[in-house]
Amino acid sequence: MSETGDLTIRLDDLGYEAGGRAVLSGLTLQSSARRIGVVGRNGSGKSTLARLLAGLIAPSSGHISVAGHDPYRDRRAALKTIGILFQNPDHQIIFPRVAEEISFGLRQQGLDKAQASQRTEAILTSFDKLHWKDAPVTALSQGQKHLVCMMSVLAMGPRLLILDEPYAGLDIPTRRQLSRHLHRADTRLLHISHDPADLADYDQLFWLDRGTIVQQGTAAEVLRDFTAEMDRLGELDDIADLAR
Ligand SMILES: Nc1ncnc2c1ncn2[C@@H]1O[C@H](COP(=O)(O)OP(=O)(O)OP(=O)(O)O)[C@@H](O)[C@H]1O
Repeated sequence: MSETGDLTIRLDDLGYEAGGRAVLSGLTLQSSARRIGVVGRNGSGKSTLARLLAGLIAPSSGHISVAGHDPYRDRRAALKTIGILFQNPDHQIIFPRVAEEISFGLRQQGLDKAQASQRTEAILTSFDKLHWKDAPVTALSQGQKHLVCMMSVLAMGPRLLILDEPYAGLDIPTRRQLSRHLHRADTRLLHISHDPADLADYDQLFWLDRGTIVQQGTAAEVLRDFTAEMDRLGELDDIADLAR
C-alpha cells in the first residue's frame, strides 16, 4: 500500500443529522493511504461524507481532521489542502466562461488577478485546452464540463482530492480520459462511488451502508463482499428497500 503519512484523514465518532434523522453515525477511521475508496448504495451517506470531509458542512457530533486541520472550522487550511469534484458539474460551475470559472478558486486562495489568470492559462495549456479559455460553459458537453471542473480543482493544487461519483452519466471513453488525467495528478484521492469498477485498483476501501462503515480492507476484499451483497439485493423484488 502506498502511503503519504503527512496527510492523514481521521474521523472520530462522526455523526451527521438532517431532517430529524441520523444520516451518518459513529464513523471512526484513520487512513493515510494514497488512494482511498468509499463504496456504498444510493442513500448510504456517501455525498454527505464527501461534503463533511471538504468542510462544506459541519458535523452534528464527533470530529474530522485532514492533515491535522478541522476542514469546517479552518477554511483557510481546507482551501489550500482539499479539493472536491461533484457528481454534477452544473452544481459546481458558477461562471459563464471557462477561464472565469478556473480563476475563481485561485482568487479565493488569495492569488491576485494577474497570478490567477497566469495559472488559469497554464492549466488550460497543460490539458491542451487553451482554446476553451473564452468559451461559454453552456456550449460544452457534460463530459467537457466535468473536465472544466477538474481543471479548476487541480489548478488549486489540492493535496487531497475528493471525488463524489465524478463519472456518473459519462460514456466509457470520457470516463477513461478523465480518470487518466486524475491519476496523473500528484494528489491523494478519496473516491466515492457505488460502482466497484471505479475502485478496483484503490489502496484501501471503506463500505458505507445506512450511514455507518460496515467493512474496511483491501479493494479485493471489500469489493468481493460488496458485490455479493449487491447481487443478493438485486435478486429481491422489493424496490421499497431503495428508500429508508
Ligand atoms: N440536508 C438533508 N436533509 C434531509 N435529508 C438529507 C440531507 N442530506 C442528506 N439527506 C439524506 O441522507 C441520506 C444520504 O444522502 P447522501 O446524498 O449522502 O447519500 P449518497 O450515498 O451520496 O446517495 P447517492 O448515491 O444516491 O448520491 C439520503 O436518504 C438523503 O435523503
